[in-house]
Amino acid sequence: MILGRMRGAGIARAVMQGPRPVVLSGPSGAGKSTLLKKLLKDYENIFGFSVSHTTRQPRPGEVNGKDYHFVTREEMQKEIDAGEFIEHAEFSGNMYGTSKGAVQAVQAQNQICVLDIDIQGVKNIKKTELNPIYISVQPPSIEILEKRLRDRKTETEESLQKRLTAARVDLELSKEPGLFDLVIINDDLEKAYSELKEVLLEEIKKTEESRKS
Ligand SMILES: Nc1ncnc2c1ncn2[C@@H]1O[C@H](COP(=O)(O)OP(=O)(O)OP(=O)(O)O)[C@@H](O)[C@H]1O
Ligand SMILES: Nc1nc2c(ncn2[C@@H]2O[C@H](COP(=O)(O)O)[C@@H](O)[C@H]2O)c(=O)[nH]1
Repeated sequence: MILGRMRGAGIARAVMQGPRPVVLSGPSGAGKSTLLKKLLKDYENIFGFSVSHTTRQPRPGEVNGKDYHFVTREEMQKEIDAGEFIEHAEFSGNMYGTSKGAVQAVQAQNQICVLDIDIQGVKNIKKTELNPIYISVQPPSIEILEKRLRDRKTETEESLQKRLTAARVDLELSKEPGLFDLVIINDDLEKAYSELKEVLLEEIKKTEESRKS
């Protein structure tokens, strides 16, 4: 993994409005998107997804502008240089990043903004004033993670190995005390989802209340 670069704190200040955002991180294949999709379906108007930019190719079924903004490396670098990103990182041979616009679009709807980012993104967001709730979603074991990634059928053998290497680093770095507010071991999906909802309950209630006033 090549270290990502953070944008200045002033940029994050510009996106600090509305309810407290949520960061979902954890190894590729741990189940972040699966949990996130359930959350967005059950609380349609409460949560909004921060649509990241990436230079990787879309997977079958992924929609540009909904799952990701799929861009070229040149396009993304240009926007990074223009100061349009809160954070960005290189992951498994591709660039990923959260634009100011992605977070602002969600916050403008007074929704809780959810970011699905890798651990480099977590470390870089920590240097800003976004102040999200940090959650790490982790697999029960590396063996189960590998099986899930293989069964998902989205990776070549090469990209799968890169993701497993990144996963080992992620699981090590995640042990840093205080890095995450909550670690969810995603063994049983319903149990993991309950834990996720529980930690977000206060923010959900606050957002619902603010809608009434
Ligand atoms: N608790 C679970 N038990 C069994 N399979 C699961 C569980 N949670 C997720 N999966 C499956 O594991 C695979 C990986 O999940 P998912 O795509 O949500 O991971 P991810 O963390 O979002 O990965 P990435 O970071 O690569 O986007 C998917 O095929 C999903 O259906
Ligand atoms: N630092 C960032 N990481 C991101 C962002 N968007 C997604 N990701 C992470 O990348 C990997 C791989 O995702 P995939 O969709 O190719 O499987 C995964 O860990 C995501 O959390 C981002 O904007 N910044």
